[in-house]
Amino acid sequence: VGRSSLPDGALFLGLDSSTQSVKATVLNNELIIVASETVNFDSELPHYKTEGGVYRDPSDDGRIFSPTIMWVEALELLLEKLKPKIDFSKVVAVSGSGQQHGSVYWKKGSQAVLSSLDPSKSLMSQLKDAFSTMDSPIWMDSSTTKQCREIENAVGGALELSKLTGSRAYERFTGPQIRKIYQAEPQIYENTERISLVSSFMASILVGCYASIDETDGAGMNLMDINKKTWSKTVLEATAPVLEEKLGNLAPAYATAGLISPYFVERHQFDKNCLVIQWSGDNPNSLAGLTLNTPGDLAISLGTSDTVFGITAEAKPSLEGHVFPNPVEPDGYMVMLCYKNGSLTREDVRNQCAEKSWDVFNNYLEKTTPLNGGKLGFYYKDHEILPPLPVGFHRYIVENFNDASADNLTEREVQEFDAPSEVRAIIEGQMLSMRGHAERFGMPNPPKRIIATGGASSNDSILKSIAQIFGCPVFTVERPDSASLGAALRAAHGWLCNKEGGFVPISCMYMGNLENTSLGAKLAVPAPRDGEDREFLKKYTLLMKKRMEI
Ligand SMILES: O=C(CO)[C@@H](O)[C@H](O)CF
Repeated sequence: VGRSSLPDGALFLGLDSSTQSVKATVLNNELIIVASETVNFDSELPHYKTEGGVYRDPSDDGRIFSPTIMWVEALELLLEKLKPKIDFSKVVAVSGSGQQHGSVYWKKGSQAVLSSLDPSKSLMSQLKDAFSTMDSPIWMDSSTTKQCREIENAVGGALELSKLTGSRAYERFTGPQIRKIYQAEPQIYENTERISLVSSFMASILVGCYASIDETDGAGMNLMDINKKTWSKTVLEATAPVLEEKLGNLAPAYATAGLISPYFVERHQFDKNCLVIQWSGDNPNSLAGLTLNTPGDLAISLGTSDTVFGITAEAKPSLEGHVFPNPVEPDGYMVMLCYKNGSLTREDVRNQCAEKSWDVFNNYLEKTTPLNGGKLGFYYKDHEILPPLPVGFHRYIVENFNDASADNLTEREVQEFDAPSEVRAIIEGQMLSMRGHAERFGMPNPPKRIIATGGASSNDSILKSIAQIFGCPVFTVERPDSASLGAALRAAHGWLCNKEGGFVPISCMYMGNLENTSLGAKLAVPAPRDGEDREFLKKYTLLMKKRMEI
């Protein structure tokens, strides 16, 4: 099966409903990007008054959520902005990416509303009363520690839960979030007929009925058996009663969720035969968009969250990191680490130390030297996931660098660094954490190559640090938003699987010559050369070992 099997003139639409925006990427049958569009929640939907697309609840420590209806309004605005750029009737398949772990609570009776939407009215006006709570908890929430411990204890401990579901319990995972709602707001739980992830929520709107949760994003809930890819009855019972009927069935990420609903045919002129392919999480879509298919590759996504992920043939869950089914390889798995303090925390340091300017930030990065004279910083604007540490800025000066062993390094906490050192400290601190945790999680060490994506992957100064710290070449792709690109690629893949009547390897679509598509990764920073760069790498290794002890 070659790329020619994607029909001439066909378009594939990928949508990404993320923390700060919704985005669209459109591929043609040659897998070239022909259009893209974005709606930023804060600036284009200011009436919601979100900050970074979210609300932080001052009365409930760590509670972070978003208004569900804002995502609906943003989807409509995105389609209106995209309409002049492409002919929607040529879209043969659409798929999507949703921020992982976030959840939507459909009120009883909403299936009927969803299946009879009036094309003369807006989605927002018809769905504004469809939810049993207007607040969707999202991945940044850290208010469910109590529920995490209860679920872990009920199944025999953190490692047991990880072996069963692919991860120990995490505050942001949907299972603990559901348990908190069941305990704290039982009337909401009782009045909920379907719980969707952000991914399956958006798919449901497009197909006009409740779409399944896909097996990859479903693994981000602490509810799915990672080996059987079915709901784990043990964990469901430990989470909340009658939960399975509220979740519906799971489906593979490459499966067809359904035909696009008549609402979109009549209101937006989609073709009535347009397929909606299962949506999945943002990081799984990025994995697809980066065409990660070599075990030695490592991806680093520098977005609102920072994530490190790769592929593996077998699931080896542990007490850190996550294992998900691979969204484009049914027998494979995806391994991932996630950091909450990503772009918003880098922006914080930029605003405090670099005159709110990326030019000044990058200038400081360029004029300070690798290893930062031993000045090491860890900046937690929000409660960090990895390691699980509270809000705070921690600065150390590490000495005895000339000694060859990490255990001879001594560190002492200091109050503050000068501005240029602060800038280098946050970048080196984030990247050293990623390298240290990646090695501890059994990811490639060193990676054959790193493919960087996400907003900050357009920053060459940051990419240079990544190459120096990981000791390998760094590649980037044509566009930094690999999640919506991956969703468009998965739309094409799902269309092909549907046509062939079963799973078809995604690589069939590009037949190995990625360079002629928008998906090919290009070298941005070569691996450290010998001499000084290698010296830095050795000392970064010492610093990283020290970092992992702190
Ligand atoms: O929590 C995460 C992954 O586990 C984040 O990367 C979210 O998916 C960001 F939307």
